[in-house]
Amino acid sequence: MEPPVLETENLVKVYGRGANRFDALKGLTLEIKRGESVAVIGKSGSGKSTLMHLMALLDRPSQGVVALNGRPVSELKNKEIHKVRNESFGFVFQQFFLNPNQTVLENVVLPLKIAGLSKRERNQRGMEALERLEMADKAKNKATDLSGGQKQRACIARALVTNPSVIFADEPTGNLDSNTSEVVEEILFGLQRECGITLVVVTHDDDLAAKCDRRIHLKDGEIVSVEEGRLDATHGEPNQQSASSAGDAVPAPNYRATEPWAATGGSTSSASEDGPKHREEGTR
Ligand SMILES: Nc1ncnc2c1ncn2[C@@H]1O[C@H](COP(=O)(O)OP(=O)(O)OP(=O)(O)O)[C@@H](O)[C@H]1O
Repeated sequence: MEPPVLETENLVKVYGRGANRFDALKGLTLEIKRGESVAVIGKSGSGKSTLMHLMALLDRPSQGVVALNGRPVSELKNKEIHKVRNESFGFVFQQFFLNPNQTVLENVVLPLKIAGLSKRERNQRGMEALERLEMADKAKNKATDLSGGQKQRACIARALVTNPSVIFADEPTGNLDSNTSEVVEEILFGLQRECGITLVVVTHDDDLAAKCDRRIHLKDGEIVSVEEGRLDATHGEPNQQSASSAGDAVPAPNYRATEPWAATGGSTSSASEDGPKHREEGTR
């Protein structure tokens, strides 16, 4: 049987030390099958982004295992980790993380530049991705000269350009109005359906979570329930595996996601502490 595309075993993440110690994840074990869509839900501070960063190899666990296609990531050398992250994963963030000084096409082809492809090949593949997102006419625009929805489509094009097996989306519709959110959701689920891309979505948005094949509910760094089945009208009732009510949230600190291509060099361990290199405002 095919191993899960991603799995974690007893995943622990501790931030800080001594009096500042915070146990963000307290031993999470889960599997994500190839081609499924999974929402990671829970209140602010419950550990959603931390879990996503560990699964996306943007950060390292304090304890426990992350395995990719059945192979523990701890067996991979740093160079291989960077390669896997750049070529097998696509990232879509609420804050877009587009470089405002570059054109849309330049932003989209960045993962291919990191992978060392020639300019000709990068631009060809970048244009193909933009065409798929109906954004080809914006290729030469500066990334700032786009609406919120167009920015997110450019980000999805960038996430797609390496033909990833998994797309990680952290609040992908968080900066978008409801109509634009629907368009972006349709694009993401279309990629899952049509290209078999595994979708891992961190979200507070119940509607978006309901459209996923599975919802993993975190509370205070632990899994409190896993709900199977899409909840939208076309699909049947969910199958609640285990449940408990979510209590008060731990307040989130001043913690921000880092775009993956900023985590270069030999280590992924400080990815969640460094600010992104190119940041731009979330909305226009
Ligand atoms: N770099 C860090 N240093 C110290 N504590 C951190 C760090 N990053 C996260 N935490 C803590 O870990 C907990 C989980 O944070 P995380 O960002 O994963 O939560 P979240 O569920 O994604 O929250 P939100 O929905 O607000 O984005 C938070 O309570 C936060 O205080």
